[in-house]
Amino acid sequence: MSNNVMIIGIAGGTGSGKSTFTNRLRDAFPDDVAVLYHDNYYKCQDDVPFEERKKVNYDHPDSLETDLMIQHLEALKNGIAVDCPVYDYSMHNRSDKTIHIEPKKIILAEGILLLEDPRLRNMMDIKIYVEADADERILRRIVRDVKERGRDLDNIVEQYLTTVKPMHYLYVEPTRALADVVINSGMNDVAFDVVRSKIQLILEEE
Ligand SMILES: Nc1ncnc2c1ncn2[C@@H]1O[C@H](COP(=O)(O)OP(=O)(O)O)[C@@H](O)[C@H]1O
Ligand SMILES: Nc1ccn([C@@H]2O[C@H](COP(=O)(O)O)[C@@H](O)[C@H]2O)c(=O)n1
Repeated sequence: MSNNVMIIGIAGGTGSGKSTFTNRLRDAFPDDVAVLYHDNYYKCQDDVPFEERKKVNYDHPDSLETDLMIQHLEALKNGIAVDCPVYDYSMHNRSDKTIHIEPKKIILAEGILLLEDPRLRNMMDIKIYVEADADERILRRIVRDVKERGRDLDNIVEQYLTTVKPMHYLYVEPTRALADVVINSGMNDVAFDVVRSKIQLILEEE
């Protein structure tokens, strides 16, 4: 832990419950936690036509501007606020909005490929991997992507089979072995209490 700031990384496959777990922690410590979602750092594709943007492999590390996320984490660690991009899944592009994020003692970083890039991984003081069976993950993703990300079933199935699934086994699942803690589902109350207690301890060390 450097500069008295602790960075907790939360990785895992799509639909595993990463955001659920991350948001529960954020809500438990609203004044002391800042969150950076790796998804907000998908590359800006203003120059790429929509039909082409639909075909991009969004489960490959090259689709993300990880350098910018690293810069933002460094800034937050050094007490400097950042303006984080906001991603629009329905447009497959960054929106024109940003979110202003103030530095906090605890920073949560979340994303499928968070532990894949060694520079990012090495910034994490605690590395968590959220585990869930592939069938449950895809079922959750279908429901979520239709309701929240402007997708249809045919497109979700095609994307899952061509990129999401192969990239998961190539880049995401191998990072499970690099995690400090593997938790079973983002709704696991025992895992939540363990991590919440750890954060509480760190905050009381002040
Ligand atoms: N253990 C669970 N049981 C049932 N639904 C879940 C569970 N964990 C997450 N979900 C739901 O599945 C969807 C995807 O979860 P989310 O946390 O966004 O996953 P991720 O961030 O890993 O893609 C959300 O709608 C969430 O409410
Ligand atoms: N334009 C995009 C960008 C990303 N995705 C998918 O998002 C998934 C990661 O987010 P989770 O909340 O599911 O962890 C990833 O699997 C990408 O395929 C997308 O569909 N479209």
